[in-house]
Parts: sequence; structure tokens; C-alpha cells
Amino acid sequence: MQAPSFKLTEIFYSLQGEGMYTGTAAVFVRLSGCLMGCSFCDTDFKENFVMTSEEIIKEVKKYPSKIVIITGGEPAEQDICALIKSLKQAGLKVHIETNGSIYFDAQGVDNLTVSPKTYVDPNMLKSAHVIKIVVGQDTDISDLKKYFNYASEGRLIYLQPESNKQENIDLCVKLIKENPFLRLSLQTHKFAKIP
Ligand SMILES: C[S@@+](CC[C@H](N)C(=O)[O-])C[C@H]1O[C@@H](n2cnc3c(N)ncnc32)[C@H](O)[C@@H]1O
Ligand SMILES: Nc1nc2[nH]cc(C(=O)O)c2c(=O)[nH]1
Ligand code: SF4
Ligand SMILES: [Mg+2]
Repeated sequence: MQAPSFKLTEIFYSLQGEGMYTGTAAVFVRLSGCLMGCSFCDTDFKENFVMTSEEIIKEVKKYPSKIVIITGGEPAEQDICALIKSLKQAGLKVHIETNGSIYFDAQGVDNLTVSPKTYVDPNMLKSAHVIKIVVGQDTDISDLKKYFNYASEGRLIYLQPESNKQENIDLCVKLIKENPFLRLSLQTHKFAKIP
């Protein structure tokens, strides 16, 4: 049977800049396309090329890290389960960055990070290892609290200041001091000037 193919923006080797694995070398596989349309989105997710899962694995294996981060765009808009399975079979650690709006079976995923936007499937929040909430001046703080109930031993909640702006960092720090189970995620790759 032919390996499934995927629409991609880019594959690159860098350090995870955000969340629980910050500072860890990883290969980023950026799938193209996203229907969410966040006003603050910092990412180009246009389709640049198509690759089969076998071709993706061959490219990822050129780099020394065993961690592959599937991101986008919104990766769940494509048949991500087929890709996860192939990457796991190839002996890789699979991390996923998703907005959680489209449910998929994340069993076997080594780190599932859900960054909720206007709609998130509660089952994706339950499956997440990390919930990473972007906080800006427009964020409705009382609405944020609905995610706080998901904090548990196996699930960390990070606040990520929108675009590393100082007023957003200040707001995150205030919220974390008030709710000490929360953590701060700065986009460290932007300070380091790496992809
Ligand atoms: C580009 S998104 C791709 C994955 C998925 N669509 C999502 O939103 O989680 C990767 C991460 O960047 C975050 N992000 C995007 N724009 C941002 C910004 N301006 N400031 C802080 N974080 C941002 C998202 O919330 C998400 O956690
Ligand atoms: N260095 C680096 N770390 C990241 N973590 C999540 C990213 C993403 O765009 O999904 C990202 C990214 O774009 N670059
Ligand atoms: S869901 Fe993710 S990729 Fe899509 S627009 Fe929002 S931040 Fe960008
Ligand atoms: Mg990014």
C-alpha cells in the first residue's frame, strides 16, 4: 500500500522554544493549513510541498535528535494518526502542537501540547500533557479559569505571553503568582533568534 502523503510548509532542526521541553533539540515538521485564523498567529503555514510519511521520516532521520515535533498550521486538519504511527514505528519520540479543535487519538504521543483557541474539544484537553494558553491584552481572564480545572499531576498548564510583549508577560506573571500551579512559557527561540 502507498504511504499516506501530507501537505507541508517546512521541516527544520531547532530547539523547542516553548513549554515543557524548552531548550531541547528537535526536528520540526510544520504541516500546512489552518482554519482557525487567530489574529495574533506568528506563523506562515502555506503549502510549499507534499511528502509521504516515508519521505518525512527519511528527512527527520538526517538530524541527531530523536524528537520530532509535528506542528503547523493545524496538524489535526490532516490524517495525523497515520503520521504518528509511522514516526513511532521509526523509533522517534513524537511531540505534537495542536489547537485541540479537531479530535484525534493521541495514544502513543510522547508529548501532546494543546493550545486552546476559540473552540477546543474537551477530550483533547483531557489527553494533553501540556495546556499552553496564549495570553494577551484581549484575553478574557475569567474565561481562562475554565482551563485551570484541568491542572493535574500529569498535565501542566502554561501561560504564554502573546508575542513576548512586556505587558503580556506582566499579566502572565500576575496570574501565575495568584495561581501557583500555573507556569510561564516564553517563546525563547525569538530571544535566541533561531527558528
Ligand atoms: C503556530 S501554532 C501551531 C499549532 C496549532 N495550530 C496551535 O495553535 O497550537 C504553535 C504555537 O504557537 C503559539 N502562538 C502562535 N502565535 C503566537 C504569538 N503571537 N505569541 C505567542 N504564541 C503564539 C500557538 O498558540 C501554539 O501554541
Ligand atoms: N523554536 C521553536 N519552538 C517552537 N515550539 C512550538 C513552535 C510552533 O510553531 O509550533 C515553535 C517554533 O516555531 N519554533
Ligand atoms: S490555530 Fe495555531 S496555526 Fe492556526 S492561526 Fe491559530 S496559532 Fe496560527
Ligand atoms: Mg512557532
